[in-house]
Amino acid sequence: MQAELLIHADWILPVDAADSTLERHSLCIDRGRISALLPRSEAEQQIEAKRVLELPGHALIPGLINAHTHAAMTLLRGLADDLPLMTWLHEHIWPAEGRWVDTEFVADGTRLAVLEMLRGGITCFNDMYFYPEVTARITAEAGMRVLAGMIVVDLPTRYAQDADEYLRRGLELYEQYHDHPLARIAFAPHSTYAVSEEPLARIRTLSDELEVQVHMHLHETRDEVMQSLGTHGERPLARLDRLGLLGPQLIAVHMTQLEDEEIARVAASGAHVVHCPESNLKLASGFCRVADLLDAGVNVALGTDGAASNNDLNLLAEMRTAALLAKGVAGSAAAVPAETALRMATLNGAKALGIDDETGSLEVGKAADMVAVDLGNPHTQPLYHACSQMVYAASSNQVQHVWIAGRQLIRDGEPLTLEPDNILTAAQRWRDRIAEHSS
Ligand SMILES: CSC[C@H]1O[C@@H](n2cnc3c(O)ncnc32)[C@H](O)[C@@H]1O
Ligand SMILES: [Zn+2]
Repeated sequence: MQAELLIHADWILPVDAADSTLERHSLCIDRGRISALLPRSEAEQQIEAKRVLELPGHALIPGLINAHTHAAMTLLRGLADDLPLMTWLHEHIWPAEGRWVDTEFVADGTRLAVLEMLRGGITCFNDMYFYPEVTARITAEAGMRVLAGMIVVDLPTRYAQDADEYLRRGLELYEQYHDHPLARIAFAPHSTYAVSEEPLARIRTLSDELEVQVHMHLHETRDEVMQSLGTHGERPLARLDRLGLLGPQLIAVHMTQLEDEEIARVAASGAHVVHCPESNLKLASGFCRVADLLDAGVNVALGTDGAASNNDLNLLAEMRTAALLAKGVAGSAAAVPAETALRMATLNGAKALGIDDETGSLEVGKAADMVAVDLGNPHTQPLYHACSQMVYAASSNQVQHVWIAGRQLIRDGEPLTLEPDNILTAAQRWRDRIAEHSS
């Protein structure tokens, strides 16, 4: 059999149904797809490859999927810390966004985010921010996958005046990208407290017609739920259900406030949950009942949230936090074992984004979205179980190589499609402007 690239790795973690680690196996890439996955001894006999890559001491994993972020917010990293969500948003972040966010801000912030994410082994992200057309373009130009969410909020912003305009821009973006190999479009109404029922009902109709996902913050804090009960007499989840939005197209982010009946309702609906443990901890928003959701059959993916509330976009670290926090919340060391954490950061993310036919696991026929992590560092030695090492001990600077659709974007830890010096200079310029204005 012929292949463009044949990779020999010490460990391959396919994250498929078998949930097993393959030792001393090889993976072939042909025309951007995984064309074979077999023991090294067989690969050496059967495969005629144009290029061979030896990765001793490395593990090959599927590309990580950051299922919730606001990429351009990298430029607001560290602007306001140690605050609860509503103070952080109302007194710091929203005023800064009102003052600074334009197409140039989103382009520069997204480039910085893409650089950080690629270097950390993230191959795809689900974004919610102003100017998603810029996010989609910058990300696709770098060769990375994105589900760019067309935001909707009730208030007029520099980006759009009203729901009609947000939705019109969303439809234009959908037309532009719906056959694109890397970028896709979703609707991203911010939350039930920032978007009223009439636009939410229209989003439900459009998402059904176009078969696109709906990406929303939901039940992030206790205050959000109490405010909804006070104003509408209903919890946010119940409102969404009444509007027909609780279904397999919904990507519900945070979900720290869930009663048993709500977990059953989410499971029955097929909606996806994105857990953002580090942002929830930093903003003291609450704890998502991840183990209970998983036990109920809910697809739970992992997200970093934006760099202004995390404060990094590091999904390897997020896996570790998710696995540790779940044990504390469930009172059980068996909650969210390493294999589950890795699945949440890969295959479950792909399911949530509706792209699991294409990516999320290392299976023959899927796109070659994958990451080689060098486990030879002192802090990942000695090694008994590759998956456990990946989740509990590896850090993002051990990411050596990253491929998306078979194209190599990171080689020996360095980006091949981005210019870090220019990106960092632009970030520094924004920092100077923003800091000068705030002082
Ligand atoms: C309208 S674009 C997205 C909007 O969301 C804001 N944001 C960032 N992080 C969070 C969060 O954890 N909860 C709620 N809203 C958040 C961001 O600043 C943008 O304005
Ligand atoms: Zn968010």
